[in-house]
Amino acid sequence: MVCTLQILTTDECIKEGILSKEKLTALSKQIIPDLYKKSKGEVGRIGVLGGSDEFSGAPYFGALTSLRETAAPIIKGYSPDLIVYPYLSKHYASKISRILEKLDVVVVGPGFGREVEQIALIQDIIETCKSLKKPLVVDADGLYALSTNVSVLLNYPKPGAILTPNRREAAKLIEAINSNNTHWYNYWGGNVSVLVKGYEDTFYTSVNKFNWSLLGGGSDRRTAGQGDILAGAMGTFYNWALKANLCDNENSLQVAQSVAAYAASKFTRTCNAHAFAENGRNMIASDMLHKIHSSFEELFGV
Ligand SMILES: NC(=O)C1=CN([C@@H]2O[C@H](COP(=O)(O)OP(=O)(O)OC[C@H]3O[C@@H](n4cnc5c(N)ncnc54)[C@H](OP(=O)(O)O)[C@@H]3O)[C@@H](O)[C@H]2O)[C@@H](O)CC1
Ligand SMILES: Nc1ncnc2c1ncn2[C@@H]1O[C@H](COP(=O)(O)OP(=O)(O)OP(=O)(O)O)[C@@H](O)[C@H]1O
Repeated sequence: MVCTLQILTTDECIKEGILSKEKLTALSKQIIPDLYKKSKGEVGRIGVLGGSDEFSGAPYFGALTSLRETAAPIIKGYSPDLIVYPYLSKHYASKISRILEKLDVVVVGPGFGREVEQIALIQDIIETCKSLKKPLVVDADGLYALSTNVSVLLNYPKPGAILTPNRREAAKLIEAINSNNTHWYNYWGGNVSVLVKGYEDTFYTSVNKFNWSLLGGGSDRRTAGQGDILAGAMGTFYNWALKANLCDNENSLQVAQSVAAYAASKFTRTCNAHAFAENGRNMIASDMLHKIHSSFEELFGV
């Protein structure tokens, strides 16, 4: 099916409350690219940088690509469809850099680890993404590394970054930036947005009228790994939202981030609801992966 993009006018974008839930739902559908006559890689190359001996599941849930020396064969063993680079060490800095250059969006953190060397490597990766102007999603151990050196993300350039902390990670970040300000999420500049996950998902951007909160649609079952699924989905929707050129004014980046985060949040919750309906308390994150198709169809119709 071919999607026609509706380009919002500047007036529409700056209108108060333009991103109502209805508008966000409509825009989420608009960013989905059609698959017609595409070659592999044309709808996006998302790299998930993470994985360690302990946490090999996280990058698997997160997405397609992982970079980690010893965990790589294990992660590869989960699925032959994954492209897994075993280079997650400072020793391979130039290889990592070359891979980053090729990606449309970088997701850093799931299962990466919190040892001193791993934290330093995450910070290097963020610096490299900054200089390459890569759209960036920071999750899990990426957020931990960020909380040990919050300045590394300061003034991140367009096309920006999205942080995806759970409640505890958000509290740690707020403590680290030592902020009593309710607008703590503006600390890193206008191109960095934050999705705080939990019973209620809340999205914060520098353009406050594009903020939103989302309740419901999931289940009460909280299974380890569903945050990783959200991070991978965020990478994909972020790429699509940026490419869709939803509006062409000074707020276009924040609109794209808001729509991408909304799509990722709705999508993760819908996968959760479908998996819970089938598995109840026995549900695990892998069950959610089996519900990607039905959830995608329900939300985006393609
Ligand atoms: N299958 C796999 O491979 C999976 C692997 N996973 C991987 O596991 C790793 C850990 O990720 P998680 O999401 O488990 O971190 P979570 O415990 O939320 O801590 C976040 C922050 O909150 C803090 N903190 C913790 N407890 C607290 C408390 N009671 N009260 C206050 N603070 C508290 C805690 O700080 P700390 O106490 O450790 O200093 C931490 O900074 C990560 O690599 C992830 O990707 C997962 O993705 C799941 C599936
Ligand atoms: N109590 C809840 N009820 C419904 N949905 C929830 C609840 N808590 C989290 N979610 C949903 O689960 C997804 C992941 O959020 P979560 O807080 O579990 O992340 P996380 O702790 O980083 O996950 P992970 O275990 O993968 O590290 C989000 O889409 C969020 O909306």
